[in-house]
Amino acid sequence: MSDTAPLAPRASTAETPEADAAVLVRGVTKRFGDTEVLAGIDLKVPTGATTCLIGPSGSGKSTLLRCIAFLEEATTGTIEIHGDPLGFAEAPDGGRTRLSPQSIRAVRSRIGMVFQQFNLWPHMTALGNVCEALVTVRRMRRSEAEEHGMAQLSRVGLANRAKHYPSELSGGQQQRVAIARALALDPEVMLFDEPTASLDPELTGEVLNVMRDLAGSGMTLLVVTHEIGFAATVGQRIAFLDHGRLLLDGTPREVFGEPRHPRLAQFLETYLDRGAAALV
Ligand SMILES: Nc1ncnc2c1ncn2[C@@H]1O[C@H](COP(=O)(O)OP(=O)(O)OP(=O)(O)O)[C@@H](O)[C@H]1O
Repeated sequence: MSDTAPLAPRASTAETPEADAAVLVRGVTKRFGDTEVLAGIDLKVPTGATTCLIGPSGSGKSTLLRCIAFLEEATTGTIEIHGDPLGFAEAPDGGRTRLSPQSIRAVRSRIGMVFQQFNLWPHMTALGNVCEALVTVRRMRRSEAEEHGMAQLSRVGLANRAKHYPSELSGGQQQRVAIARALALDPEVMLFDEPTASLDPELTGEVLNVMRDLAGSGMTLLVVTHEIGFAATVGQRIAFLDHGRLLLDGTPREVFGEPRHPRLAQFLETYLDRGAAALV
């Protein structure tokens, strides 16, 4: 593996079968020390659709999402965002080549991510949180950033909370600000890592509704979630991860329909109280 300048952009992928892949994961493994957490993942996340990544605790869902966001480096394998390699590109000898930091930054900036924890700046208002990266990273004028930021807060139903500080907002509202903050950077793909996991049950609905709206607007979403009801009703693709392997990848009907894969059936039984009943 060697550090090189960015590879020349690939020939247009428009004619290839992968043309509609917003994210293409090929042969990704991830090891932490001696422990293999991802054991060779191939996944295509289609453009303009919602893909839900489900699976038991510890199966590697967050790790896969973090590899896609390049917050973790896959041990082997490659990831492309709309045909552009992120971090590593396939080398002619079948290995991979590390790309330049500039290339990594450029491709990463096309991905938005929402975490379980909201990670808002406590000393900034909701609008300040949404605008910060627009001003400091995208070099937008403050007034322009605020106009764009207000539009994003409206999108998540929080225009009337723009001047509130995080401590004055509920957990659900804070997470919606975090979503607006990610949307403000106009990402091509939005990654969600269990966005409702730290919320009280009565607050999860408002966040899931915002995500449902985004899905309905044709945005590309990849969502790690234990909300099986959401996955079954909003997800157009379901990927089921188990012990670091992608056991199932298909439409909700293909994945949840009978006969069910025994590991999925076992997993769903565990989560039946979390909305899986809505599946059948
Ligand atoms: N930085 C790390 N160092 C060592 N091990 C890690 C690290 N991050 C994750 N792991 C391990 O990798 C495995 C998969 O973790 P991961 O968080 O990806 O699973 P998950 O499916 O998202 O689980 P959950 O649903 O509980 O969030 C776990 O055994 C975890 O302990």
